[in-house]
Amino acid sequence: MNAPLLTARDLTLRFGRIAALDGVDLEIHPGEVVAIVGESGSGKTTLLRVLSGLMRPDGGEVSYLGQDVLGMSEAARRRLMRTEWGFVHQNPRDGLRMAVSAGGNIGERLMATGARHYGNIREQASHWLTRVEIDPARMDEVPAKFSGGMQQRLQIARTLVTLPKLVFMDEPTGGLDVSVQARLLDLIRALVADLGLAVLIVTHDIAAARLLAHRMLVMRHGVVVESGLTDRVLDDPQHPYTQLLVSSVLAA
Ligand SMILES: Nc1ncnc2c1ncn2[C@@H]1O[C@H](COP(=O)(O)OP(=O)(O)OP(=O)(O)O)[C@@H](O)[C@H]1O
Repeated sequence: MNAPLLTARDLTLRFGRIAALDGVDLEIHPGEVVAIVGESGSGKTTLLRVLSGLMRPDGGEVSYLGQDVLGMSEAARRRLMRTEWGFVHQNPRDGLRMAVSAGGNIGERLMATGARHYGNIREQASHWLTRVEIDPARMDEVPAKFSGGMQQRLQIARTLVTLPKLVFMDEPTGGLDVSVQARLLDLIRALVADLGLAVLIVTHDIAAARLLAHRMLVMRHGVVVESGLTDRVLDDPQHPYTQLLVSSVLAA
């Protein structure tokens, strides 16, 4: 197997008496989709924020292709986030500029990687709008006019236009209607497979993890209680907490 893209070792982070991360280890390889699941408050979002350098842990190491993420300057981390990394937020407002047109949202990220030719940028924006099933005729509209599902698809287009190697996704289908969620999950699955992206996805939704992820990490109270291939974890859960999580979904 290829060398890992991102490696984390023994991450710890406390908020007062709460251990949000307690000795977390993780690896993700090129082209691999890894889901982080667990109940509310188990530390999933904190883990994603620490791995992407948005938050400093109390202890541990994070390395991206041999570079020390925690020791990196803010400028270097931002550069990575504009190019080789992407972050899809649960709330599209956190990942889009709401007062900038849909095309501008995509074009802006391309320009951050050096694109300058207006015609090419518009062409790419149009191509990416089509890929996320938004009519390119709406390129000059601001995202505030779009539905929640469209805003999320636009956020995905904006993130993927630079062809990142690693995408962090924090509950990308959270807050959407069930039918909209299903369509978005299908779209994410197709894009991820097409582009060969590595994705670390935080989700409450076990069905979404089953659909998208090669591997799963199950978190509880800041600890990874179980990890393994998605089908193995879901079909033959070993830890009592995973068994409870899986049976509660089956009972629903
Ligand atoms: N900035 C903060 N200050 C204090 N406590 C925090 C902070 N951020 C997170 N926590 C606490 O750390 C723990 C882990 O939170 P985190 O948001 O990572 O969990 P989560 O699994 O992502 O939950 P959810 O699914 O509800 O988003 C929780 O107990 C939370 O209350």
